[in-house]
Amino acid sequence: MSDRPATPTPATPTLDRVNVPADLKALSDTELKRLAHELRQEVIAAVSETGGHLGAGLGVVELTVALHAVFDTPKDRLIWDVSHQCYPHKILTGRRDRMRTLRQEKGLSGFTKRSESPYDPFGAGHSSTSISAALGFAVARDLGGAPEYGLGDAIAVIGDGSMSAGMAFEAMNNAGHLGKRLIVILNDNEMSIAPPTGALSSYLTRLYAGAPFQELKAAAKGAVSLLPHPFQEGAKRAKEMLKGMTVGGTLFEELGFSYVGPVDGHDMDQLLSVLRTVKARATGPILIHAITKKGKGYAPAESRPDKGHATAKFDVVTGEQKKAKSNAPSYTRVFAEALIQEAEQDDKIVAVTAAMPDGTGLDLFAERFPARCFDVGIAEQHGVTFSAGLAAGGMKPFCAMYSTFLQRGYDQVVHDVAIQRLPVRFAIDRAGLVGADGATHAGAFDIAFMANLPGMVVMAAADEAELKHMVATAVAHNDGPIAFRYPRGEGVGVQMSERGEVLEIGKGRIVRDGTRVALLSFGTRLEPALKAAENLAAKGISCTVADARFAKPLDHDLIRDLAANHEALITLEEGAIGGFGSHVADFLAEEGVFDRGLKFRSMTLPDTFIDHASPEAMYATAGLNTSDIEAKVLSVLGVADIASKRA
Ligand SMILES: Cc1ncc(C[n+]2csc(CCOP(=O)(O)OP(=O)(O)O)c2C)c(N)n1
Ligand SMILES: CC(=O)[C@@H](O)[C@H](O)COP(=O)(O)O
Ligand SMILES: [Mg+2]
Repeated sequence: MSDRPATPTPATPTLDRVNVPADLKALSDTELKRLAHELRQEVIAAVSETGGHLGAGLGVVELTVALHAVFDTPKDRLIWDVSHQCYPHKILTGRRDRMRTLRQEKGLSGFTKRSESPYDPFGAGHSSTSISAALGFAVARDLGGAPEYGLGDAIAVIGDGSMSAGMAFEAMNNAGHLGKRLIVILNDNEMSIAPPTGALSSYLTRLYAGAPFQELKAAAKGAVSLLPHPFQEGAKRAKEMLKGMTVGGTLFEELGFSYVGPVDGHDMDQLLSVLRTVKARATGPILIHAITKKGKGYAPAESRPDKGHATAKFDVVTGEQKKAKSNAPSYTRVFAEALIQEAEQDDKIVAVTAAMPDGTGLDLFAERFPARCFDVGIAEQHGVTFSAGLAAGGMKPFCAMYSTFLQRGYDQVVHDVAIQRLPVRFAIDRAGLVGADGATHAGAFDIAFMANLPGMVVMAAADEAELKHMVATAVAHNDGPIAFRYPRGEGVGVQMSERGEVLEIGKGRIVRDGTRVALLSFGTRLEPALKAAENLAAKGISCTVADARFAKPLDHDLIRDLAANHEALITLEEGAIGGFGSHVADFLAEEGVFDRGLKFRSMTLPDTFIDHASPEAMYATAGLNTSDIEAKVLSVLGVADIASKRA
């Protein structure tokens, strides 16, 4: 589109004239600039009401407008890496009116989601998948896949943090070899969630900080004549600009990509010109290196890009976040403080995070022990094997990862840690349902995938005091790998001991004595189990409540005892089917207890992916609340709930 003059004083905001990306085709370049300005304000206003990922989206406002203005989505497949930066994209793709439902039950997802919109060709939440997916689209297109893929382009937008992951390089290696037309936009804001670490980050900085690369002369050569008339002005500008850019010998070119950049990712003229030229001329894989600023255009997010990465609801004027008052320390903080306390006594303790220093609390550990804390970048696979190496080398590594991200390092857990019986300590944060981030981030599977490994010790903390004990236990356990899981958010507010106690491996504890039903909880469901037992006592049903502490090894004596002395046994866990309850069921079956008539039930997460909602709503969907436990007890006993029937 030519840069024809915009309507002098727009009667309506430009954003109001855009419902879907096709509407951008009617706008002049000047109007697109105005649109970007309004879009930024709209993102800020919406996120101030919902909370969510703010900084990344603000950094790609111009890029989003330019991409949708130049390309033809949804025919062209635009794939956002992680997709936490997709809010401006959602606004431009028919979802503006639902932005205030973002990350809430039945509302818009905070990420791209195929089921939500045809403009989201690929869902995400975890990082570094976009180039692989885009390459898949490109190959499907060229092989005549489904007709809707037609002749469209495949465009991946990936951040500098996400580019550090092995998977991004696996994809580039494959793409460079296949040579298909594929567009990768490297959105380089020199930030991950925390400031990025690693040699790649330094390399990218050198690329635009005047390192002596060959000047690009060829990229725009001939492009003008190839373009249709209305595009020629823009292409001429691109040619002029491209003259000053660097090219030749970049890592990307060595991998078979054409490299275009660096481009100022907030300069609409540059972006439009480059994208138009690339659209017209690209033949093989091409990487456009766009330099942006995280939080761009909103001072509170720009000045603290780490804090502005994700935010609670906030006051737009002051930037102040509206957080609920906390009643107890977060599990993350308890873990970090307990580990620091242990590390003060034991200089072999080291800690590893994969780009989540704040999220795992290891920022606190790093402040205290900078030389003993390693942020390996978004590289969970490496993080796990690096920890295995540290353990083999005589250190006591704590590999702190969110449950959901540890999934990516699973082969390394099996092959490098478990088979070699190396004493890596896995601190598994965000285990269980996580609320607004939804299914991509739920820590649903770690009990199952850790407890099935021979020699792995698996613990779950029922409260923050237990977590402190489990940190101490993990320090003391040097015979093989050990894992402990704990949830997102605050503890339950229990009294904490001054120091963590070393727990006996494979031993649980009775928390409440009863006679008729045994509730055997692994981890966070202990509190609702105790409440359920209290309520059931009022109905004349006496329950024992036990905290298993260990899913592996199981406390056989405890389980035998509970089975022998109760009419029914119910296991509870915040994890998918195949975890703790399955191990208990297996054991009981082998013991022949079912043949003797024990009534057994296992309460787990259901066999579905649970969408984003408040944690309470997610527990209700999962059927793991106090009332669900009560109902399960009544049903297993075949007792009608007179009270709820009356209601
Ligand atoms: C596999 C995986 N590990 C960790 C994360 C957590 N995470 C989400 S966004 C992010 C930073 C991404 O940085 P970058 O790609 O540069 O995007 P930016 O936020 O700077 O726009 C991280 C570490 C994740 N989503 N996926
Ligand atoms: C997009 C992403 O993966 C992270 O930003 C994640 O949302 C952080 O989750 P927490 O808020 O639980 O740290
Ligand atoms: Mg970044």
